[in-house]
Amino acid sequence: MENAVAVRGLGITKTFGDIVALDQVDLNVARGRIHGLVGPNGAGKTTLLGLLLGLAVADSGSLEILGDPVGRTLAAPDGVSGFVDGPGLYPTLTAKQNLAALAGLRPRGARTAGIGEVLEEVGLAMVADDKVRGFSLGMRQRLGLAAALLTRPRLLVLDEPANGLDPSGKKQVHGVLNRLVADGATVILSSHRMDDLEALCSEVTILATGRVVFSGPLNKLSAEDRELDYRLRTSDPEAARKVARETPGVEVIEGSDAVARGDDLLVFRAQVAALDALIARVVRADIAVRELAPVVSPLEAAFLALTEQPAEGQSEPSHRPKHNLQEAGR
Ligand SMILES: Nc1ncnc2c1ncn2[C@@H]1O[C@H](COP(=O)(O)OP(=O)(O)OP(=O)(O)O)[C@@H](O)[C@H]1O
Repeated sequence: MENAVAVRGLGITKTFGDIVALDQVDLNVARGRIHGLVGPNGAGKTTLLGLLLGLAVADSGSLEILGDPVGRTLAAPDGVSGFVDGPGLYPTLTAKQNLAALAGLRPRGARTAGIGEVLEEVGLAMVADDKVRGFSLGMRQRLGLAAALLTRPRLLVLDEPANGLDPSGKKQVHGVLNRLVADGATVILSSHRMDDLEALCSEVTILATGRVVFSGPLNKLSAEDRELDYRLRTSDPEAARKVARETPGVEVIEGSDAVARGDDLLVFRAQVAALDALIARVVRADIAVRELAPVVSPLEAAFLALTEQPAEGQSEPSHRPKHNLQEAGR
C-alpha cells in the first residue's frame, strides 16, 4: 500500500551564517491534501519549500518525501516539482518554447505531460506562441505552474502561486490544484493571502521566526473557546446594539474601523456560545439579521495572535509560543 504521508519532517534546522531560518521544524503532510504554509516575512517559508524541492539541504533533522528519505544531494526528489522565488522562465522564448525546453531536460522515459495540455490547464493556450517577456506577473505565475505540471508531480511545491493573479486567473489556478489533489497528488504552498489559504487548504502550518507555532486542520483554528471579533448588520442597528450590550459574554466595540467609516454595523467580541446567544436574542426581538461575519477570519486571527512581533524594549519575544500548538500524532 502507498504511504499515506507525503512529507514527514522532524527537527529540521537550517541556518545561513548567524541566521536561523528554520529552528527544529516538524512538518507532516498527508497525501492528497493541499497544505498551506503561512508566516510573516522572513519566517522561513521559502527556505522550507526549497528543502522540499531539493534546492538546499537541512543542517540537521530528517526529511522524508513520498516515502523516501531525502539525502545530502541537491536534486528534486522523485515525483516533486514546483518553484520558489517565482518561476524561472526565458523571457525571449514563447510560452510553448519555454515548456519545450524544460520537457527536453526530462530524462528519457520520464513521465511528461503534453505541452498543449498543460497550457490549456492553466488557461494560457491562447498565448502559447507569445514571448514571455510580454507576459504579466500573473501570466508568468501560471506558466510556472504549467512547467511544474509537465512532470505530472505527485507533490507540487509552490511559493506564493497566487502572486499577481486576477480573480479569473486565481479561479483557474485553484481549479488546477483541486483537480491535482482529487487525482491523489499533494500540494504544499505558501501564501500571504489568508482568503486563498482558507479557500484551498484543509491544513496549515504557521511559522514564526523559523519555528512552527501551529500545524493542523484549519477548523482547529476556529476553536469554540477562542474569542473573535464579529460584525453584524441588522434591520435595526440601534436595537441590536442594545441587545448586544445586555448579552453576557458579548463586548460591543465602539471605536472599530467599520463604525468609524459610518457603516451601519455592530462590531463585537465574543466566544461562539455568546455569539449564538446574541443571535437568538436579536431574532427574538424581531430584528432581521442581514450579515454576520468575523472581522478577520479565524486563520488571520490565529496568524496575528501567534506571530505578533515583540514590542519595543520587550526582552522575551512574545511570538515564542508558550505551548507549541502542533497537532499531536500528525
Ligand atoms: N540564501 C540566504 N542567505 C542568507 N540568508 C537567507 C537566505 N535565504 C533566506 N535567508 C534568511 O532566512 C530567513 C528566512 O527566509 P525565508 O525567505 O525562508 O522567509 P519567508 O518566510 O519565505 O519570507 P517572505 O514571506 O518574505 O518570502 C530570513 O531571515 C532570510 O533573510
